[in-house]
Amino acid sequence: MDRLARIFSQQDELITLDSGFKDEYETFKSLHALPAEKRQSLEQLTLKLLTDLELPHDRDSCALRSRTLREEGNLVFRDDTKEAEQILKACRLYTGAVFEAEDASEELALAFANRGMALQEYGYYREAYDDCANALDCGYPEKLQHKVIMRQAFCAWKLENIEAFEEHLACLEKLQLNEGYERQVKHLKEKLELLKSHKKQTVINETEAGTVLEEILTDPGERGRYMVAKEAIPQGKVIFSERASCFVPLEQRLICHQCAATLMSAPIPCSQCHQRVVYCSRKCREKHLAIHRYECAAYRRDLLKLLGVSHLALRLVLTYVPLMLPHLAGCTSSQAIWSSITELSANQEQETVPEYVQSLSMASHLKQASQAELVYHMLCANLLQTYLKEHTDFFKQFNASSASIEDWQVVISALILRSAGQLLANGHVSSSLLPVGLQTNEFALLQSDMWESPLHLRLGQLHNLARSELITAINLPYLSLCNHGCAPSISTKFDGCSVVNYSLGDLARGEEIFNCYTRDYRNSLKQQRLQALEEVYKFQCSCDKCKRPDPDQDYLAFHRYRCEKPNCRQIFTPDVDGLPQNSLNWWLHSQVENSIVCTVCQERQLFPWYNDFLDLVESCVDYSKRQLLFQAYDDLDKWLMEHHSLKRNLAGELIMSCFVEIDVGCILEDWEYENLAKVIRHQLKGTAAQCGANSLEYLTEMTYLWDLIALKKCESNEMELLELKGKLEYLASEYREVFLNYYNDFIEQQCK
Ligand SMILES: C[S@@+](CC[C@H](N)C(=O)[O-])C[C@H]1O[C@@H](n2cnc3c(N)ncnc32)[C@H](O)[C@@H]1O
Repeated sequence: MDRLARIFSQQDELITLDSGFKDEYETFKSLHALPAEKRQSLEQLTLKLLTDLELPHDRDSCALRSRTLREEGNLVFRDDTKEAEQILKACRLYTGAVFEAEDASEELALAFANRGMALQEYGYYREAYDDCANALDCGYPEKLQHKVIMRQAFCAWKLENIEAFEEHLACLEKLQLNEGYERQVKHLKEKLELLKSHKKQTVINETEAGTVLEEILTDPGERGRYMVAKEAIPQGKVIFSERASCFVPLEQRLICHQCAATLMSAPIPCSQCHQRVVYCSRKCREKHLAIHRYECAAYRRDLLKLLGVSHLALRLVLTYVPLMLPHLAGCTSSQAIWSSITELSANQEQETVPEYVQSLSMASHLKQASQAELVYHMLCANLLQTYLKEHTDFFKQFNASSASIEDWQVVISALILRSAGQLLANGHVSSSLLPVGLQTNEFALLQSDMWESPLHLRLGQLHNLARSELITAINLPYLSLCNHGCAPSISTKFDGCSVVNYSLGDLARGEEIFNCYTRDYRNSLKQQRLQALEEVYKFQCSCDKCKRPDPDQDYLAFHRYRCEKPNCRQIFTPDVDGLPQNSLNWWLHSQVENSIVCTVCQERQLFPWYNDFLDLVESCVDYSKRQLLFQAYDDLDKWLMEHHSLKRNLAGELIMSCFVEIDVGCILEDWEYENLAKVIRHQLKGTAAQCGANSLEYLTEMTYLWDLIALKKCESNEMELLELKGKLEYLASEYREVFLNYYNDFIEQQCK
C-alpha cells in the first residue's frame, strides 16, 4: 500500500485538475493534454510500480513443496482403515499440493490425479471427475492415463452422466489394458446399460413467469429514480431477484470467482497467479476465463487488493465493454465513443434493459467528490488502464474498430473511473455464513473433524459452520434503483452472486420500496446514518423514521438500564447528546471508557458486574464457575432492560464459551444444557427484535439451538422445529443443503 501511496503522491504533483470535474472523459482528456514531459513521467511512475510489484517465482521450490504435501497425502490415504476422516485429511493435503504446485505442471497433474482419487473415495464425484480432467490437462503421464480415465468413467456413472460415461468407456476400450482393468471396464459397461434403461425422462416443468410486483418511477429532483410496489405486496413475499455478473471477493477471500461459492471440497486455483484466484469447478473456471485472462497478471502482482472499489470497476469494464462494442465499433474518435456510451446509458426504453445499460445509467456523485478523492480514483483508473495495455492483450479486441487504440485507452480509463464513481453510490457488499475459525486458505468441506460424509455434518457441528461475514463487493444495478429509507421495505438474501429481496412488511400499491444503505433505524442513531448518507450518497435523509420527534427511540430501546445507585434504581435511557462518540456501545470499544450516566439521578454507572461476568466466561471450563455464570446472566435482568444490546453481547460470549467446552468433549449437566438453551432462545428473540427473524445474525445464532436439539440436550416441540426449519429458505443454497441434511439426520426424528 505504501508503495502505491508513494507513487500516487508523486503523480499527484504532476497533474492539475484546475478546471474542475466535468465528466470522466474530459478528466482523462485533460491528462492526455499535459505537457509531454509530465505525461511521460506519469507513465514512467506507473510502469515502475507495475514492475516493482512483480515477485520472483521459483518453480522448483513450488514443485518441491507440492511433492512433499502429495507424499504426505499418500501416506494418509494409504492408511488401511480408509476411514472417512483419513480420506478427507488426504484430500486436504492433496489440495495443498495442488495449490503449492502453481505452474509446476508435472507436479500439478499428479496432485490433481491423487486428489481426484481421494475425492472419489469420499463420494465427491463431481469434483473427482473435474480433477481427473485437470490431471489430464496438465499432462498426466501417458502410460498411467488409463487409471484416470477409468476414474472419470466411474464418476460419470455415479453422476448419471450417460454421455460422458459412454465417452470414457469408448476411450478405455481403445487402450491396451491388463486383465484387472478389462474386468473393471466390463463391469462399468454393465452399469452403463443399467443406467440407460433406468434413466427416466425428466420432464422439465415450465415455470410460470412470475408477475412483476414492482416498477421504477422517476422523480425530477435529487431522489431520481425509485422503486414502488405495482400492487399490494404481503409481508414475506419475494418482490424481485437479481443475478450479478460482477463481484469481487473482499479481503482476498478464497471463494469461487465465478459463482461466489464459499463451500468448496476441491478448489481449483489458477496456476499462474500464486494461489490468489480459485474456482469451485472447471465449468466456473471456464466461464470466468473471459475476465481472468485480463486480471491474472494483476493478481500475480497482487495489485488488485490495493485498489478498493476500482477493482470492481475494472470487472464492470471487462464484462460490459465486449457487450457495448457492437454499438461502438463504428465510432471514429474517443469523443464519438464516449458520446455513444452516454447515449446508450440514456436508453431505458427497451422492455428489459440489459445489465450493462442498467449499470451505465447508475447515479454517480464524482462531481461532488473532493479533489483528493477524485485524483485518487483517477490515478487508480489510469494505473489499471496502463496495466491492461502493458500486461494483457485487452486492447486487441478494438483492432477492428474505427477508432485508434489511443482513443480506446482514453475511453477505457474514463470508463473505469466512471464505474468507480457509480459504485461508490451504488455498490453493495454481500454477506454469507462462513465456517468458524478457519484461515483464509483453509476450506471448510475439507475439515475432517466436521463432516460425517459429503455435505453431512457430524452431530453437534452446525455452529462451527456459522459465522456471518462480509464476503464480496458486488454490482447489482437493479437493486440499486431502490432509494434509501432508514426503515427498509426489503430484506435481501445473498445467494452466491444472486440476491432475493423479500418484503419486510405489507406494502400498499404505489408505496415506495426502500433499501437501507446504512445500519437501519433499529441498529443506529439518526446522526450516524445522516453522516454516512451525506458523505457517501450526498443526500439528507428525510424518511419517516428520521422526521419523528424522537428519531432514536427504536435504537435506544435496546439501551435501557436500571440505575445501580440504591437510592435511585430508576429505569433510564442514556442521553445520547451528552455522550462521547461510541460510548453508547462502550463494551464494543476497548479504548472507550464507559461514561453512562443515569438521567434520573445523574450518577455515573460503574457496572461492576460487567468485568465479573467476563471473568466467569473466561473460566467457564470450571463447573462451579459455569454455575455462577448462568446465575450472573439471570442477574443481568436487574440492570439491563428487555433485549438490551449488552445483554445480547454477553449472552453471545456465554454461549460461545460453553460451546468451546462442548466441542472439546466436556459433558455439561442437564440443568446447564437447559439454561444454555434458555439463553439461546432469549438471544434469538432479541436478535429477531433488532435485526429481524430471517437475518443472517439470527440464522447464525440459531445454529446453537439446532445443535442442542440435535444432541438431544434440550426439549423442543413440533412447532418450534417447524419454525426453525422454515428458516432454511433464508439461507444461501450451498448452506441450505447442509442445514437440511443436518435437520434430516439429527432433528427431524425428534418431531416424531
Ligand atoms: C443507489 S442510488 C438510488 C437510485 C437513484 N435514485 C437513481 O436514480 O439512480 C443512490 C442515490 O440515489 C439518491 N437517493 C437515494 N435515496 C434517497 C433519498 N431517500 N432521498 C434523496 N435521494 C436519495 C442519492 O443521490 C443516492 O446517492
